Amino acid sequence: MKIVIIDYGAGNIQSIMFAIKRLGYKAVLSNDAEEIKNADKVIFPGVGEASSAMAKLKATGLDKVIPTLKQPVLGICLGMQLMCHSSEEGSTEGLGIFDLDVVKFSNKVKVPQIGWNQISNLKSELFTNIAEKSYIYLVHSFYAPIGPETIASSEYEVNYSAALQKGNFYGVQFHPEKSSDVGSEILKNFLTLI
Ligand SMILES: NC(=O)CC[C@H](N)C(=O)O
Repeated sequence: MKIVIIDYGAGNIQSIMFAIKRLGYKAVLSNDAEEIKNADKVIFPGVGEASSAMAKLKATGLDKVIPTLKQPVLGICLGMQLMCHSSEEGSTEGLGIFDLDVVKFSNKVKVPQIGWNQISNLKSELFTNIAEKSYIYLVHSFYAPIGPETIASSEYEVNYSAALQKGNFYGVQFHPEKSSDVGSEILKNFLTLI
């Protein structure tokens, strides 16, 4: 199975590579459109500030490629946010895969949310064998609200989308590569999707 992690200069690549290796799979890093199109599974990572990450993605031209992919694609953290319609962080447009606008938590809560929280209302094969209220690890100040594409929610000041799905496109706000056994199981569920 060919697993490609998109390399656009804004991703927490190593920890994801290591988490995939721990599951017995090998992933390659690439920013080559043809290699990404021909992959069996694609992971779209992301850490940092949304507008600069989007600029880096546009510099590779992959902003035009990702929305056309037909195989399972998993956006992680900022990767999921960039798959949305827009983000308030740097007032950037997103890829428009998920029809949601990413917004900032208010100053009523400490941001970024850094640490463990629980996920609920789990839908989708991405959460096979994952119990309601399982703990996952997050680092974020912005979030995607609840919408029709929400397949898991979490609570931090507001109830927000911890995961999204639209067809072959999946996104998780949390870091499965940093979420211990639950995160490994979710990554394994993604990697074994048909
Ligand atoms: N860990 C991150 O890169 C966070 C993504 C985004 N900048 C946010 O604060 O929500």
